[in-house]
Amino acid sequence: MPVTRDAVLAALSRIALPDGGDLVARDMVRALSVEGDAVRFVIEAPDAAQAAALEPVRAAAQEAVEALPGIARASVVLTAHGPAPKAAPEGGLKIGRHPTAQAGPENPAGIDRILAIASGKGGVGKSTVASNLAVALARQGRRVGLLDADIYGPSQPRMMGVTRRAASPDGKTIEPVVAHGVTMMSIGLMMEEGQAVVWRGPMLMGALQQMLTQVNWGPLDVLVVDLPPGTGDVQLTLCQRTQLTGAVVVSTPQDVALLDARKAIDMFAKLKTPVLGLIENMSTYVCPKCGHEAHIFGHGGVAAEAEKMGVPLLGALPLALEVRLAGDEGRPVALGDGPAAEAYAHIAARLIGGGMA
Ligand SMILES: Nc1ncnc2c1ncn2[C@@H]1O[C@H](COP(=O)(O)OP(=O)(O)OP(=O)(O)O)[C@@H](O)[C@H]1O
Repeated sequence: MPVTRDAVLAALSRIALPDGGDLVARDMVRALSVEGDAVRFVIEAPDAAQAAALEPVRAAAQEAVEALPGIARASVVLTAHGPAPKAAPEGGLKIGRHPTAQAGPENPAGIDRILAIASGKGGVGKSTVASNLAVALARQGRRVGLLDADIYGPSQPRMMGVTRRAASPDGKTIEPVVAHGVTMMSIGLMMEEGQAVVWRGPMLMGALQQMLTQVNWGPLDVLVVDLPPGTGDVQLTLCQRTQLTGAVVVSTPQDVALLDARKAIDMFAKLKTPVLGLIENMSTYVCPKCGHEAHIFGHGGVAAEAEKMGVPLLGALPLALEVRLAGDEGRPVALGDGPAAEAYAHIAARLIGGGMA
């Protein structure tokens, strides 16, 4: 009978570590594969010094696995990982871990649609669009979640005016925070203020997975995900692990931003994620004193790009002081009734009308 992963893990859980616990309980086994009579895995120590001291443990692990009936050889490698920052969860849940196996792309239970808000370049207003769109959708009666997946630079707590930390009373699930009618979760709500996230790709992917699956999102019509800028691990994980309804790409009309937006669109095409449309942010600036209209970042670039790509232009949002002030105050401009709020209401209605939100 072929040996199972569980049998290998059971053997490894009997290998005691010098400073207490065992390899499995201390979550140090990575990339375990069982192929016929061969087993491979990595023992990941917290740092290089501890890895060196664990050589006898590695040898014992290899011997224990090779002693299992049906196993001819075990290849066991020791590696070191830099220390992960300590998240500061309330209730003992730690955010940031390696991703766990998943059968295929699936959405967390109760979430009907997932909309990713993406940009090629940083600073074009992606987080501003995500928070305002979430609020505009909620104002139109949708049950909306907002997941801040910009793990290195979470800005949703500030933009949504949330200072309360997320709690995990049972140490297993996280209670999200509700702000302006939107259920929200951000890694910023789990970390101490001023604490930096210094994780490698796998830890990021694990943290994103936790924020999708361990948060009590409740039933949602749509989960809006504020992605980090660019085309990295978080984008890849989200596209591969969930059934995304689609992505909305935000850009300014400036050439350099458009160039990067094109790369983001290309990434989504490669990952077979539909691009639902482009949003031109900081489109025009109307001087509040004289009414003169200026195109600070250029004009029409995003519309032309959308046409070229064959995707809809969902809207053009003005560059306006009230948008920036509202974001800084934690009361997204879409909560009000000025021209920017109207523009967001229009985009939200369009997404709802198209069955996308
Ligand atoms: N239409 C707008 N009018 C005025 N200010 C804006 C507008 N859109 C965004 N801003 C401001 O520009 C700054 C950057 O916006 P935001 O953080 O949303 O960009 P981002 O693309 O998410 O950036 P990052 O990629 O760094 O997270 C913020 O201070 C925000 O308030």
